[in-house]
Amino acid sequence: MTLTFPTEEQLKALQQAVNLSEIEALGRARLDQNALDYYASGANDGHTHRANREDFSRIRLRPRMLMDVSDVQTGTSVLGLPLDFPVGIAPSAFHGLAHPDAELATARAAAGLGSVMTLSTFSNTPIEDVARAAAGRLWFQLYLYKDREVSAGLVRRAEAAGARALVLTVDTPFVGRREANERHRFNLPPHLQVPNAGSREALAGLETQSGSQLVRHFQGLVDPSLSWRDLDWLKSLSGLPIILKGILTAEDAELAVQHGCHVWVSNHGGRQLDTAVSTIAALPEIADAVAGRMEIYLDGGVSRGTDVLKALALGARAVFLGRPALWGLAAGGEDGVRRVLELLKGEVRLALALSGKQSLGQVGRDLLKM
Ligand SMILES: Cc1cc2nc3c(=O)[nH]c(=O)nc-3n(C[C@H](O)[C@H](O)[C@H](O)COP(=O)(O)O)c2cc1C
Ligand SMILES: CCCCC(=O)C(=O)O
Repeated sequence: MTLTFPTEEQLKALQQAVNLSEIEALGRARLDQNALDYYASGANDGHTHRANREDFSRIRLRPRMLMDVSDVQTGTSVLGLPLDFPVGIAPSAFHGLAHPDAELATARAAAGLGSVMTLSTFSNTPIEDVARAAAGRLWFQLYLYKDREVSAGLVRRAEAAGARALVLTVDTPFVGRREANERHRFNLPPHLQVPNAGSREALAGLETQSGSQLVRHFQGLVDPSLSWRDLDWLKSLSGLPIILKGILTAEDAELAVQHGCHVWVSNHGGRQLDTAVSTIAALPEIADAVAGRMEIYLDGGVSRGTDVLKALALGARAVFLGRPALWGLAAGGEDGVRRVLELLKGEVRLALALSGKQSLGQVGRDLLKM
C-alpha cells in the first residue's frame, strides 16, 4: 500500500486547527527528536526566544469604533511585489526534515496565498526548482562563504532563477549555541542534500569541537569576517535589492540605509545571542532611524494577527514567519503551510476590522497604548 502524504486524517486535523499553536502541536507530533530539537531550539536559556512572543502580548491596542469596516483590505507590497496580506516566510534551513516535498511545498503554499518565500542558502532543494514553485514570489537568503566565488555563484543563480531580493543574514558570524542540538548531536539524515551549500563530503569532512554537524558545517564554510566593507562587493554582483537580516539597533539601521540596504529586524528567532532584545522592542528605535528611507521587515514570535498589526504600527512593512511555517510543513506539507497562512490572514483581517481600520495604511502608532 502506498501512503498518501498528508493523509486524510492529517488534512482533517489541519482544517480543524483554529490557530497557529494548534498547528504547532500537530507539527511537533510528526517530528523525530533530531528535527524537533533543531526547529524548536533557541540559544542557551531561550530568554530571547520567549521574549519575542511575550513582548508582543504585552503591547495593548487602542481600537476605534464606528468606522464602517464592512470592507477591509489586507493587501500591501514589498519592494514592489504585491502581497495579499503583510506576511511572508522567513528563511529556514532544511525543510526536508519536516516533509519530503521540502521547500517546494513551502514555496507553493506561499505563492498560492499571495505571500513571499525567502529561501535559505541551506535548503534541501536547488534554488531553480524552488523558484519555479514560488512563481516569482521568492527572495533568496545568503550566508557569505569564505570562498567568495561560491557566494557569487549563488547570487547569480538566484537572480537568474527570478529571485526578487537578496537577504543577507548578518547575525550569524558563528552559530549560536542551541544546547539541545549539542546534547543530541544534531545530524542531517543521509538522504537529504544541501545543493546550494557544497557537497555532503564537504559537510562530513569538517571537524571542530562541536557535537552538532550543523555547527561543523557552518563554521567550515561561512565567513565570520563579514563586515560593512563587503556590501559594495555584494551589490556589484547583481541588480537585486539587498536586505540586511538581523538588525537590532538604530545604529546598524542607519548604517544599513547609508549602504543602500533595506532592514530586516530579527534576532534569528532567539537562536543566536541569548538575552538580545526582542524584535518588537527593537523596532521603534529602528523605525525612527530609518525614517521611511528604506523598507523595514520583522520576524520573531509572530503567531497572531494582532502581532502583525503591532509590528506594522511600529514601522514594519511586513512580517515573516520562521517556525510557524515549519510546524505547518511538518503537520501536512503544502496544505499545512497553506493553513498557517490562511489562519493568519483571517486573523489580520479581523484584527484590522475590530481596530476600526479599513486598510493597513491606517495602522499607525496611535493604535498602540505604549
Ligand atoms: C529551524 C530554523 C532554521 C533557520 N535557518 C535559517 C537560515 O538558514 N537562514 C537565516 O537567515 N535564518 C534562519 N533561521 C531564522 C529565521 O529566518 C527567523 O529569523 C526566525 O525563525 C524567526 O522567528 P520565529 O521562528 O519565531 O518566527 C532559522 C530559524 C529556524 C527556527
Ligand atoms: C547553521 C546555520 C544555518 C541555519 C540557521 O540559520 C539556523 O539554524 O538558525
